[in-house]
Formats: sequence, C-alpha cells, structure tokens
Amino acid sequence: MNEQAPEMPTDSPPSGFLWGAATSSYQIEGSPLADGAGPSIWHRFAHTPGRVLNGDTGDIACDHYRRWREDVTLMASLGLNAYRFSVAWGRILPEGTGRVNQPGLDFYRHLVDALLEQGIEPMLTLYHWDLPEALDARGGWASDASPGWFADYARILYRALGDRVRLWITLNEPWVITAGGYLFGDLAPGHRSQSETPIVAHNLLRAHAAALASGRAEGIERIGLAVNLEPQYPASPLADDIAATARRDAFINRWFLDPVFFGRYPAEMEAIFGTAWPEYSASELDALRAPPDFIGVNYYSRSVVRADPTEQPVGARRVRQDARPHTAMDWEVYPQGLTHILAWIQGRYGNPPVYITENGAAFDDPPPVAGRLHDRQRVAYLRSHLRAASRALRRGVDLRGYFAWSLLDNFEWSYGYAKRFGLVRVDPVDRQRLIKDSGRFYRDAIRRYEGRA
Ligand SMILES: OC[C@H]1NNC[C@@H](O)[C@@H]1O
Repeated sequence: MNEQAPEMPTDSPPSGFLWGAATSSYQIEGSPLADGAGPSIWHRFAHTPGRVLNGDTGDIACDHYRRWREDVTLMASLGLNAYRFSVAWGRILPEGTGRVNQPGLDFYRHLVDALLEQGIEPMLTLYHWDLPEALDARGGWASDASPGWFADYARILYRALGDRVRLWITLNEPWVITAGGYLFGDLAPGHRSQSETPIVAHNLLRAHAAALASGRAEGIERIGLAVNLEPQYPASPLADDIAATARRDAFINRWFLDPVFFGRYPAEMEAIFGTAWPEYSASELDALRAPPDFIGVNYYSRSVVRADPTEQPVGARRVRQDARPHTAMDWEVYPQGLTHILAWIQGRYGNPPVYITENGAAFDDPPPVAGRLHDRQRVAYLRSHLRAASRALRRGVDLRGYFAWSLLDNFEWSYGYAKRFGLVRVDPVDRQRLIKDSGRFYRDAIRRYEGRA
C-alpha cells in the first residue's frame, strides 16, 4: 500500500469543510519591533536569561513578517482552503491602548488579501499569548481593566478586517494563558501565584465576553473560542483516582467552557483553589455566559490520572503510558481521545459547531535527504487523527474543519526551536522552507477527502 496514501474512511466531510493549518504571531513572524510595533510579554520573556531553552527568541522565528507572500504560495501548493493565524496586539496598538499603528494593520490586511486571492479562508485569532508589554506593566490580565483593553483592540480589528475575515477567535487556550503564565510560571509573564490565577481566568472570560459583544456590535457573525482539551481517564477504579480525574477534568477541560456556556464554574474549582478561589455574585457569573458561535478544539493527547496529594493544586498527576508511542513533547499518541473529546462537547454543550483548530505532533525529524524529509511518525499521527475526526463526524458531531498544527516549524515557547511541529521544515540557518512528507500526505489527504484525487 502506498506509504503516502491517506488510507482513510471514504465518507466525505460536509461541504464547505475547511482544511487548514495554524500558526501564531510570535511563533512565526520575527521582526517583533518592526514598523512601529510595541514589545510583547514574550519579547521580554524570551530575552530574559533562563526562560527559553538555548536562549532562543522570536526575533527572527520563521521570518514570516518578511516572507509572508512566499508562505501564502506554500499554503496554496498544499491545497489548503483555510489558514489560522493570530494578530500581534503590539503591532496594532504599540502601547496596548490608544494610538493605532497603521503599518501593523497594513501587514495583516495584505496577508488577508493574499489569502483570499488564493481562495484560502482566513481564521483570525485575536490573542495568542503576546500581550503588549505596556499592558503587563499596568497589571496585565490580572487587571480589572484588561477586558476593556481587549474589547477595544478587538473592535479596531473588526472594523479594519471585518469585511474580509469571516472567522474570528477571541482567545487561544485561556487555560494555558492562565496556568502557564500565572500558576506554573513556565510561560510569559512567568508568575507563580495561586491567588492571582483565578483572577486572571475570570478576566480572560470577561475579555472573551466583551470581545464577543463588541464583535456583535460590529456585525461580526462567527466568533469562536479556542480551547486546549485533553480527555482525562482514571488510572484505576479506586475512588481517589476517580475523584482526582474529575478534578483534573474540571481544571483542564471545563474551567472555561462551563462559564461561557452555563454562566457557572465547575464545582471542583473551589476545592482545587481553596481559600484562593474568590467569591462571585450571581450577576458576575452570569456575565461570563458568552457562548461562542463555534468552539475551536486544540487536541494533542490525553491523560491517564492518578490521585497524588503532592501534585498541587489539583492533587492529581498524569501517569505516563510507557507501552504507547509518545511525541517529542512526551505526549502520548492517542487518536481515540480526539473522537472522545469531540463527542463530549457534542453531548455537554449542545452540539455546537466545532473546528479542530490545532492538532499535530513534534517529532525529532530526520535531516532532509535529496530534497525530501521523511517524517513518518508525523504522517502516522496525522493519518490516525484524521480518521479519529472522521469517526466523530459519523457520530453527528458538527465538525466544520481541521487545522494542522503547524504549517511551519516554529518557536515552541519555552522549548524555543527544539520542538518542531511543522508540515514544512524551516531551516534553522537560512529559514528556507521544505515541505515534509507530512505536508505531502496532508495535501493528498485533502485531495482524496475532497474527491479530487
Ligand atoms: O504545543 C503546541 C501548540 N499548542 N497550542 C498552542 C501553540 O502555540 C503551541 O505551539
């Protein structure tokens, strides 16, 4: 059987299904201060010794800020009909609020126009972690003013691009923003505070609601929220493991979705944060109810969970499944979890429209040989997860698209350039692009699924 054959179920996806790839501004653009842009918290964090592996920064990254035309051509050659990217807030508002930097707006307008010329649907993420440094200096997401800052920023983009961008996402992975940036401290701004963490989460939810409202006022009809979801499975039938699994499920999967859909936090949150969990009035909780027009699901892996009082604040830890394959991030390859989490959304939140806005894997790729890069593990990962998505479609999940993470090898946050997720290799020296076998596989899969093969 042809190694590259998608070997996937023949049932074709719904018409208009989006086949895309995803990136984010700080991870690929480079030129973080070009043309009047203001620094972000990631510019500062990456330039702080010890924060990023090998001292890597996003100063050049994939040089996308200068190579964006080439990259749009690359997307078209892969047969993508959609592309998910994020806007660097600091390019639009160098101080985070106030003065608009026109060259920043122009960059994204040119990118969007080039995508549309190629028949590629843009999906724009308003916030993918690169908060303007000037706003962090004013309290950042811990500030009560942060939802207003975000809504004003969003409104500028809605007005500038709302006539050509139809798919918007307010926040990328509010859980990672909160847990990585404010609880565990491995991501910018690098805080480690149990008391600050629930406040930041609450402000992010308020910010999502405010950006949704300002989008509605501007006539924007399809605004989503992208969340990292990770199905949690108990390591044993022991009551402690079952309870620990429920806590970790609330902590990772329900902390943000329950408020936006139900106007309430999961009951487990108070047990997790104890006295650090604030008291909220009924009106404060109801103000969080802001169901998105679609959910963006970022899926990578699952967790098998055991109770562990030493692992705070949840009192649970992931048990490594040694017998199964893992990626270079040490994440178990578990495609079934994608089907499960999509079915879970369908059942819990009333079958809302869903896009898989990120799915992919980092592996230690072999070097290119004769202009080819045989990333077999990534091909296998994509094939198994596309099948898992197909099984969710068969179960009636309102799945509308799939975005591979990522188009390009890029800056993987605190890992720098050591972890590579790209369908396309980016040479660490000259940033030359080389489509990997996984990119070719994805192109062929799109053709097969769309009946063009
Ligand atoms: O770790 C892989 C990806 N996960 N979601 C957010 C992205 O910015 C990451 O690169």
